[in-house]
Amino acid sequence: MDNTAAIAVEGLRKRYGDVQAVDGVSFEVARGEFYGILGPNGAGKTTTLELVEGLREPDEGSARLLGEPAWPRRKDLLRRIGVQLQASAFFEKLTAREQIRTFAALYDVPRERADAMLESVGLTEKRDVRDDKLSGGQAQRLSIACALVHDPELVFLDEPTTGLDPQARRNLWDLLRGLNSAGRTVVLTTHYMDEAELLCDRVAIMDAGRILRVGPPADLIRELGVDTLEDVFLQLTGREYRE
Ligand SMILES: Nc1ncnc2c1ncn2[C@@H]1O[C@H](COP(=O)(O)OP(=O)(O)OP(=O)(O)O)[C@@H](O)[C@H]1O
Repeated sequence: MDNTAAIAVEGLRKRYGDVQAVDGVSFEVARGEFYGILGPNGAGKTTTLELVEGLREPDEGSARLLGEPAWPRRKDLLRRIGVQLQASAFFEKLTAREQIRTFAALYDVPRERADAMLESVGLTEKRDVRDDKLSGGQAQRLSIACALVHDPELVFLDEPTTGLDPQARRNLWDLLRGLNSAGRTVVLTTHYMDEAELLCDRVAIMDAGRILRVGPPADLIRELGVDTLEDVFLQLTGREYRE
């Protein structure tokens, strides 16, 4: 049994020009944990995920995934993780089914499994529709299905439910809970505090490139003496607009 953390992040920093997007971030995610990264617009959530996923090189610090360094990227590690890419990262001019079967083929995953993933995100009826003709929510569900098709041990999702209708949102929650119950580690960012409270074992609240607080939602609510995770969020990050 491998007891190393699913994710171990130490002192990550990333600057874009004048903007210190990530400013010394450290955290650990245990295997099998459901972990949320929360924060206002521009807090550095996406950049943190990209550094942890090995899609960007940090200026400082390091991230380890499943015991291996995230950077430089390594093919054998990529097979073990799933990253929800933006719909713009689709192969051009393929139908939904061709799209997911292409991802499946990259990982030697049988077509039947690709078709089953399409079904699990409710896109079987759209299988012959080209990805640029899918609605925003449908394209997003396709991108999530593509990230999960090779049954990765560790899954990263950046705002997976933004723009989804209530049905798709609930169904995605069920899908992610099912994955997590089967032992997969899930890391997501979200702006929906109800979603984070319901799904996440622990959340990290970020602002201005730093993690302000980490803990199970119920513990944070109790520690701050408030009623909901949204209250925790607003108390820690304030109410003024961000970028
Ligand atoms: N490629 C880039 N080039 C320059 N600046 C960037 C780039 N990506 C992000 N930034 C800046 O870095 C900061 C952090 O952005 P990031 O996208 O990580 O935040 P976020 O928490 O994911 O925000 P949101 O909730 O709005 O998605 C912001 O100030 C943003 O403008």
